[in-house]
Amino acid sequence: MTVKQAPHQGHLSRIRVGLADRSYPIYVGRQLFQQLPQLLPNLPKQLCIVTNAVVAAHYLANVRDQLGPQHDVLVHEIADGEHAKSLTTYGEIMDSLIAHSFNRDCAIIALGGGVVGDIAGFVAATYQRGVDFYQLPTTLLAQVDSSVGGKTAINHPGGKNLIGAFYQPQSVIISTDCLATLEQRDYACGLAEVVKYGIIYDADFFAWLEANQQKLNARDAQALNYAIQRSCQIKADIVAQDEREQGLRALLNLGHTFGHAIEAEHYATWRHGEAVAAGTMIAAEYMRQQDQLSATAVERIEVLLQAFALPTRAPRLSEVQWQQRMYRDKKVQAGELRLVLPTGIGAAELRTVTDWPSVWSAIAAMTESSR
Ligand SMILES: NC(=O)c1ccc[n+]([C@@H]2O[C@H](COP(=O)([O-])OP(=O)(O)OC[C@H]3O[C@@H](n4cnc5c(N)ncnc54)[C@H](O)[C@@H]3O)[C@@H](O)[C@H]2O)c1
Ligand SMILES: O=C(O)C(=O)C[C@@H](O)[C@H](O)[C@H](O)COP(=O)(O)O
Ligand SMILES: [Zn+2]
Repeated sequence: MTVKQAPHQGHLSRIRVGLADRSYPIYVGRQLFQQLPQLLPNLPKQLCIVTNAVVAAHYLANVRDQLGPQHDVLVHEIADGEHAKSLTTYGEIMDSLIAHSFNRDCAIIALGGGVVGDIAGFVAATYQRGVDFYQLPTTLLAQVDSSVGGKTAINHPGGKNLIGAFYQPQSVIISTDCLATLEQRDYACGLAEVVKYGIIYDADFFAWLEANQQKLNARDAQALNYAIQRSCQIKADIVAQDEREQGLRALLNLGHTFGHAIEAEHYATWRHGEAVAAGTMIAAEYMRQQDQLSATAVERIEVLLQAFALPTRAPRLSEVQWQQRMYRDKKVQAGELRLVLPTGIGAAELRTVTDWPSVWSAIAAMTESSR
């Protein structure tokens, strides 16, 4: 990681996602939207900013000002919330680009959380077979996870992220001061994905999170900056080794086979990070029941998630609902479930699981009001 000094604005860190001719930088620092002209010097004339009203109210004017009058800027605001990550919204953005005669040398800028980033990225991947794409993530979850790595997607009534593409951005600009306006519940969702990195990849980071939970809950700038940088570095390392999820990258899906089932049944009430937290507990409990993860490790995971005010129990779904949702997961191969399972703190494996009753037993143990 190279660290450069940016005058008057503290440190600017640069993390590289190494993907040959598709490599790109992730910049992390404060007040980075003020530095857009320096960080993004080669933007084309036509720019489409995809955002939503909540984010626009806080950050759009500044971003537009910084881009300057030399660009034709089209702003497309989508509705707020997971339901906006839909084919309908995707079609509306496409209609807008076409109506405004956007050419193949335009660029799409995602200004918002994971919902905005995922749909804007899928638009960029598919408009005129692919146009440049920049990520300006404004939630913690987007800053530590969704803006990095090139998974773009929209949901289908049949399940989460079922339509999408791997499509890398040109760069990611993480302005950490955006987190000051984020609601507590959304902030906690980001911490769920941060905890994930500790569980799957980095025991020392997990221990650091345990030791710094109060600072993180208080949004201490230094602690947050480290948590964001470490998370992005881990994701960049993994993506650089396995961009299209042939193996290692699947570990980033810890808790997601369960979590996506919860979300798809309860979009209105469960957020992604919350569902991932509850799903992570099911994966951990499954391994405990198999005698492949200690009760102490399960407890450490639960205590940390709870310290970040995240749910550790799943809502009640029927066994059929669980099965139908989980068998639509993109990791399913030849009709068989593949789950990311923690083997310790700092290590996880992708395993084919054929014994549904054992999976059901873990789900039952980790469902609300079951203890
Ligand atoms: N592509 C990936 O690799 C990846 C990784 C993880 C999650 N995801 C996806 O990301 C989505 C969840 O992302 P999310 O948690 O950011 O949710 P989100 O995009 O819905 O944002 C959460 C809420 O915060 C608001 N918001 C955004 N920035 C704000 C700010 N700075 N201040 C105040 N409010 C702000 C939004 O308007 C929204 O109401 C899910 O669809 C999930 O599937 C994708
Ligand atoms: O980047 C990845 O790879 C991930 O799996 C990150 C996840 O946190 C994220 O939620 C992702 O969108 C899930 O991907 P999916 O392939 O299960 O839809
Ligand atoms: Zn996720």
